Amino acid sequence: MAAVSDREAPQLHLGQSDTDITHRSSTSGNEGSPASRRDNAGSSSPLPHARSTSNPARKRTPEDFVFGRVLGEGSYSTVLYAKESGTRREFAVKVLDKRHIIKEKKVKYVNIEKDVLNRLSHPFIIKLFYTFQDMHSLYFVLELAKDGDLLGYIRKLGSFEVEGARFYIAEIITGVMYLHNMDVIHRDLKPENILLDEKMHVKITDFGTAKPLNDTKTDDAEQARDETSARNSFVGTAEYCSPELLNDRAASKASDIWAIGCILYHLLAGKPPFKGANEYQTFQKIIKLEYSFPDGFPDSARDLVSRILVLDPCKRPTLEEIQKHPFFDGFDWENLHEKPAPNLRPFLPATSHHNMEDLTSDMEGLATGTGQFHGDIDAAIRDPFEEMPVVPEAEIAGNPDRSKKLEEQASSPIRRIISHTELIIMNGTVYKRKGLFSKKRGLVLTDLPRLQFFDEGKLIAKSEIPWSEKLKVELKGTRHFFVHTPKRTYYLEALKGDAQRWVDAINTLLQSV
Ligand SMILES: Nc1ncnc2c1ncn2[C@@H]1O[C@H](COP(=O)(O)OP(=O)(O)OP(=O)(O)O)[C@@H](O)[C@H]1O
Repeated sequence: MAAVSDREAPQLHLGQSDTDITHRSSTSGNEGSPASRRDNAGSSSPLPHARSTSNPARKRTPEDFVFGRVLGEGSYSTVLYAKESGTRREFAVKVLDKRHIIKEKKVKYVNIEKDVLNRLSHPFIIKLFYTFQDMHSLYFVLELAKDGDLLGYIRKLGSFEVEGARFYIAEIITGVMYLHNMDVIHRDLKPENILLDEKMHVKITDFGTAKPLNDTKTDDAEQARDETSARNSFVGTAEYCSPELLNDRAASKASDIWAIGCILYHLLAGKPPFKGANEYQTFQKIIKLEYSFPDGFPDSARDLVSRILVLDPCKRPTLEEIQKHPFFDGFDWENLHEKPAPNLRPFLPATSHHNMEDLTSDMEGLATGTGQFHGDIDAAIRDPFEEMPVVPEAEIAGNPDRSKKLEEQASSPIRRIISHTELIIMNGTVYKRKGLFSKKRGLVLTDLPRLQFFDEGKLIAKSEIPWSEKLKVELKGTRHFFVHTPKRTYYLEALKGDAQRWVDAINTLLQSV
């Protein structure tokens, strides 16, 4: 990677500091841009480096770092793992393509991100160490958050047990309290922007849409334009956006508090409180305050969330009031960053004990996702494909007469969603649980191998459990089994009580492929 000095970067006007940029013109080519470097970084092959130093004051260049894998992609950036050559210190380097930023009119937000981060220093806020640029890119050298983001853990576990949810929301509150004391509103708090370091402590990131409250440079008209454009160019997720931002285009500290309420709900329930089929529907739900709590949502958390999620921002509790809420009774707020993070466990009130009666009724209560079970249980558990031949497990690993079996299965209604070349090993009806919500689905296992969910009523294919040699299956009693994949655990309840058969069939396939 050829670095050039600031003087050689023709398309951007540079201010005092190295990424203080204002739009002048954009005529550069694409060689050397983050996009063209992605392959190199993605394959973990180190980029050449020339210099090494441990002098913190000296201005860095890309040559001071050995770049590794891609850690993540944002709308305007690629974030790469990097090691500083001399010190061997590890960083996350956010590489922004200048042309793209100018074209998308995001120069101002890049400067805000840099200016805000430069002002902040707190254990729960990501640190910005250096910024520099070359011909095509801007580089933000950030503290490395090794353990991914909160969304990844919610996806993996479904939801967090109360202890874990309390700990993480407390760290977020502590970080946001610091931000607000520094007169900064984040404006885009969401689980993706809550990174985790190697000790599983919070690092709040993504300050591109942050608002410094004492920003005298921004007049009212400019602010209105900003907020209109923030609204119109909404990228990413809309679910944590506050009603005042949607109605009045005005964000305040209370808007961050709204987002904290949404994150607490999400951590415990497994889904954000406001989620429509599309962005418009999500916004409608937010401005109508249309949300409900699933069964099993802990009482004190329910009380706290419902105090936070109120339409009038003035009526929301302050962060100090939230700290004193009974949800945090007995919680020690001192030196959180020095305390060990709790082991994360999924919040499965119905499966955390092995009393089958309790388990069954709880799970049935969750079947509709509203906490109410409607209709006739017998009808619900009748397997519509019961008569379909199932390949005995003994034959899976051996060499069954596939074409004969395929012929026998040819008339099965499931053939509408499963290719005629795949042998159906087993199928049945399951409750598929995500956090405190649960959906009834058909599940079919084929010898591809494949585990496919389908809607039994409409006979349409739904999602699939990604199969790999890393897949693991765990039996939890007669009705329950968990399928673990690297990114998610699927909590399943077999309505026919044949969890053992599912586990055996999946294990047999795992061993045979
Ligand atoms: N300091 C870091 N340590 C580890 N990974 C990081 C770090 N910063 C960012 N990432 C990864 O890179 C991804 C993109 O980063 P970031 O959200 O800052 O980019 P962005 O362009 O601001 O994104 P957005 O589209 O959300 O505005 C993150 O989701 C995360 O996975």
